[in-house]
Amino acid sequence: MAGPTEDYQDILVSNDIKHQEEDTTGKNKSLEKLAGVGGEESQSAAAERDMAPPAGSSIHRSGSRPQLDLSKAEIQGNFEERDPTILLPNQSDDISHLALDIGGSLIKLVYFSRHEDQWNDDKRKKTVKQRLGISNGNRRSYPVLGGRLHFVKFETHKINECLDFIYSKQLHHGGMDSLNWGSGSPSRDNAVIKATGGGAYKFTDLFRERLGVSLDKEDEMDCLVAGANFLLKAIRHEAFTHMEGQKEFVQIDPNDLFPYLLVNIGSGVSMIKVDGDGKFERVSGTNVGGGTYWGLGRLLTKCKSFDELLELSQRGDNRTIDMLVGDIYGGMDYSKIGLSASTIASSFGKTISENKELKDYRPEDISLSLLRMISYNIGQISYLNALRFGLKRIFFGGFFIRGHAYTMDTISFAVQFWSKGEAQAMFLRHEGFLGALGAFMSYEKHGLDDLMVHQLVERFPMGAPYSGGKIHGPPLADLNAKISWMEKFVRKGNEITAPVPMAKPGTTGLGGFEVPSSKGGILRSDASALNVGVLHLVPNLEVFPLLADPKMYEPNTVDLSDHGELEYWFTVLLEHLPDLVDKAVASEGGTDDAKRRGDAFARAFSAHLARLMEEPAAYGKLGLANLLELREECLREFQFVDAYRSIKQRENEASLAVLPDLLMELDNMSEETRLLTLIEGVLAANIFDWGSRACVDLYHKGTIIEIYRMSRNKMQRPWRVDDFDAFKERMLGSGGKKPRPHKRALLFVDNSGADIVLGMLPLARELLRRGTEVVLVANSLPALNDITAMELPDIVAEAAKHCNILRGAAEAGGLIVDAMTNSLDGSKESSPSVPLMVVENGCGSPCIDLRQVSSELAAAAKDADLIILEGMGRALHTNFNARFKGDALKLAMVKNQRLAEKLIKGKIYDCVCRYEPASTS
Ligand SMILES: CC(C)(COP(=O)(O)O)[C@@H](O)C(=O)NCCC(=O)O
Ligand SMILES: [Mn+2]
Repeated sequence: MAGPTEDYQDILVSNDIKHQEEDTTGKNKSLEKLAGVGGEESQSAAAERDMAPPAGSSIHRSGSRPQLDLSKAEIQGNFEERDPTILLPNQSDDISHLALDIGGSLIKLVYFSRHEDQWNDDKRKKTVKQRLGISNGNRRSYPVLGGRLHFVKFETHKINECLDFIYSKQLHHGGMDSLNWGSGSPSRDNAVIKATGGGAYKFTDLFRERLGVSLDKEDEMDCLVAGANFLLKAIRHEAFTHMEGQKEFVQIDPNDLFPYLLVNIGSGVSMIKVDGDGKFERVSGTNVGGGTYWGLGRLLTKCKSFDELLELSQRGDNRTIDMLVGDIYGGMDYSKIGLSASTIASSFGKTISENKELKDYRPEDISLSLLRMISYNIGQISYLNALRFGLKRIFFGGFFIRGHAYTMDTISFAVQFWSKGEAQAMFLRHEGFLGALGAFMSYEKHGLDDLMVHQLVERFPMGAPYSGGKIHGPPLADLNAKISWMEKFVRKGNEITAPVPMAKPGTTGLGGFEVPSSKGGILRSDASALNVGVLHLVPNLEVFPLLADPKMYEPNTVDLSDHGELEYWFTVLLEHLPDLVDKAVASEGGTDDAKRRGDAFARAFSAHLARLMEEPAAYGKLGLANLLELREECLREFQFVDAYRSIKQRENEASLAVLPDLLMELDNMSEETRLLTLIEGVLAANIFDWGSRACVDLYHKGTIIEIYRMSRNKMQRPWRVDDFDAFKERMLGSGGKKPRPHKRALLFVDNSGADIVLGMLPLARELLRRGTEVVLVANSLPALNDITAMELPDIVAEAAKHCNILRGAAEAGGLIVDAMTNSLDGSKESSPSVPLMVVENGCGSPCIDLRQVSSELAAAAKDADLIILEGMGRALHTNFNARFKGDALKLAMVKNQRLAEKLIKGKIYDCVCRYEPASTS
């Protein structure tokens, strides 16, 4: 029950299978190497949350969606147009919006850097857009340009560092109100920056003196609410619950968000009932908050910082300080009223009954008692206020929480205990940035307020895993600075100083928590850093309209919350790294510079893996697709634009050379045999996958055409998942009844070379022959050896030289812009052909998340009734379980032993041909 038969596997891959099988345990030594990368000392190095690419680098910046710069500023096209494209001069990260929340202890910065998609100018793309009827007419009049939201913080007493940072990034010249749209250049005078928090008043003069800017003050409550509303509506994995050490993301329906209680725990605590955008009331608060913990804690323990105090609590035992129910009841529970012996009856209560001085108590125990007392109290008061107004959901924010597991668990426990499970405490990943975000939202006309979830893509911050999200010294301005920083970071050879929440506390049922168990004894020095990535704003992303149930859609098939699974895939990626670096360096000419970048890339990627291994949910919910995407992003971060470029070219050429013979062969077959041969061809050619270790080993043993031939010859039905007969019936009918052909097919193509040329193109040709319009959907940016939308037209044009059907269709679809005048047989084509088109999918990963696809693809999907997903990444790792409104065919060869076992109870090189008629639900 396989694709290629056993003997083929024996010839080519017997060793590989063995190797692969050994891996399925998920154990591997190379994981241990991960721990060695990092450096506490690196904190002192220059770092920033998002190490931006150098100014002036024009294409393929970090991020898998196209985030492209333009160099000249002007309003493009007609000034009367509703949605004009605004191009800025020498566009780089230095033209930004900036907003500040200047609190008593921390300054939070949110800034936005913009990008524009240079492909808007592409001639072919314009033709496709016309054909698909895409216009700008329905868009907002103040367009949101693609860009990124960055989150940065500084300690308030180091305000000069903050000012240096703003200055070095020239953020103070980028305020929306200071932009001169006509010239496209930022005005240098009278710049105004939105700011909230007490410091907006206190530091007005300092900002004017140092940066020449005025601070435009925004109300703190307004900002908190606006920030929270934006996050809850626009960020998919923003809210989470935290119970007994378990973090679980909560999907918030933006249409069912209100009312809720927002509890902001800063120095003091505000409780705000939020009923809508700008509709809120501060219903309560408490003066016992973060300032109380820090103030009392400092007096009682002599700690020098909030984080030090928090770190102390990690090793504390509050039973020496707190009076427990058991202390009063002789070790017994007071079960009649539901109190266990370990419940705190009175915080600090034990200290009254003993003849001890402050010095006789451990600072660790004092800190823990204080933390429990304050967190529990806030949780309880919050619940009582939620009860007062009948609110079920309580969101907690503010810098007191700091992603600290024990604090969140204590608050959650209090809410759950008092509400008897009726109310739920939820936390926000951007907890500390609510105010700054709200101030940012208050800029008029930036158009960000109505951004939707699918238009925001969270990216892994490059700097944060190493710097802990803190800024030290000037920002990393260019690639060189980034690489030097990486080298320095590695030389130190210390542990990664990423913010990692503390270990899971144990509980003792009703009565509350036991002492938190500590992981390694210390809280990471960056506990206050936030686990947030850079938010990439891509306004032209949309939800794929043919998803049967977008709300239930989950792209990832492999669940990495299973630790064994996580470890296995981390190992696979790590082991693939040396080969990938070789390819990447070679793709850039193997120069010393490329080697240096390759080394830095490997360090950065390993560090990210280590970071995620420690806390998989650090950047939101983690699936296998995210990991594979991260690798591509890291490559781009170090300016490896297309690591497999020459391999792709070589394979394309080799495959195009044998295409005419294949087409001739196919044309001599009956319809039924041809359809089967075509599907076999797609499955066989999917063996060209430079992301699979087993396949890469295989390529050392034969030429591409040899491997393709063998793979095709050895195809044997039934495949492990084999719905071919059902697909055939839909295509060809049965009992002499000819079914209506599909109107339009979307073919999500995968790899270059044989995969596209000998697999998917012949299948596309068959559909065209039957009168079905075909849209080839390819990556926007390179990923492994996947074909991109930019590369496809040339390949189609080349193939069209050997085939009238492809040529006519490509001309009709605008793929061959300079149409050939003569057809192959010398006659002029008279009737217009069914079109063959190419659209980019909006991503640069081997997988695809259909919640965020390009607007072109969304438009193309409008009339489509057949979706063909090809390859392991798009059809198995993601979308294997996706249901569609149109007929769906999922085709892939499984080139990984473990996945074959888990997903289809098969083995490596088995094939999947899954056909699912349109979902009616
Ligand atoms: C990266 C891939 C998803 C690409 O597969 P494709 O979509 O090209 O069929 C796949 O090669 C993969 O899962 N590789 C990692 C597993 C391995 O090396 O076995
Ligand atoms: Mn691929």
